[in-house]
Formats: sequence, C-alpha cells, structure tokens
Amino acid sequence: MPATQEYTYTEVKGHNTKKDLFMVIHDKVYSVGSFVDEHPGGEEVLMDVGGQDATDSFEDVGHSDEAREILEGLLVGKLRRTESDPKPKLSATTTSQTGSSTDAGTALYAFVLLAAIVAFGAWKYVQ
Ligand code: HEM
Repeated sequence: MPATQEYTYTEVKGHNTKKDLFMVIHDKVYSVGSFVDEHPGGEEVLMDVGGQDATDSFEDVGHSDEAREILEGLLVGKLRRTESDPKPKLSATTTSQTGSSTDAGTALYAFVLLAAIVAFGAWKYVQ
C-alpha cells in the first residue's frame, strides 16, 4: 500500500484487533498487526491504543531510533482529519523543557545571590 494513502479517523478506528491493528502517531497511520507479538513493551499496550492516536503513549516511553525505524516500516498512510475528529496530540517534551529551564533560572539566581553574600562577608573580614 502506498504511504500516500489517506485514512479518516473513523477508518483507523475500525482496525482495532490484534491481527489488524492501526494506530496514529504524529498524524501518520501505522499498521502494527505484524509487530504486536514482537513488541518489547508487550502486546497489551499496543492493543490499548489500537485504532486511536498513540502519539503521547509512544513519545512518553522515549522510544529509541531503532524503534522509530521499525515504525517507518509499518507506515501505511497519513491521517485525514475532519472537523469532528479529536485534535492532534502534542508531544509532552515542550512543556517539560519549559519547566526545567525555569528551574535552571531560579538556581542560577540563587547561586549569584549566595556568591554576592559570600563576597561581601569576605570583604568585611579583610577590613
Ligand atoms: C508501532 C509502534 C511502536 C513500535 C515500533 C515500538 C517499538 C519498541 C521497541 C523497538 C522497543 C525496545 C526499546 C526501544 O528500542 O526503544 C519498545 C519498548 C517499549 N515500548 Fe514500544 N513501540 C511502539 C509503540 C508503543 C506504544 C504505543 C506504547 C504504549 C505505551 C509502547 C510502550 C513500550 C514500553 C513500555 C517499552 C519498554 C519495554 C521495556 O524496556 O521493558 N510502545 N517499543
């Protein structure tokens, strides 16, 4: 099947059995039936997201490049969204990165403040 084939969300939903399992990751449609038994993370998790958008589940695990290569081999087409379809899922990475940069900023601020106090103490000491 050519990778340019388009599927609607309703069509993807119809493929939710172990042998005929479709899932959507980053708006692309994958047919994972042949891989279910080989998945190192087990068949259960794949069945849970069968016929659905699995972008979050797939990215949350932090799959390796090898996993992404396998994924490309399972590609059957792309998703054609209609008005009533669920919105595209965003990767959680962006949010957590913003969080950690704020933490780093706070730590730097505290460090500079502490260094100033120590410098002031040292200056007083030598007077
Ligand atoms: C067709 C899509 C998927 C492919 C090709 C795939 C492939 C793989 C591969 C190759 C691994 C071994 C570790 C690695 O290389 O990263 C792995 C591990 C894992 N996968 Fe997936 N995966 C897919 C979808 C999912 C989904 C939707 C979930 C849902 C939660 C999931 C959960 C896991 C877990 C929990 C592990 C860790 C297993 C362990 O280390 O014990 N995977 N997957």
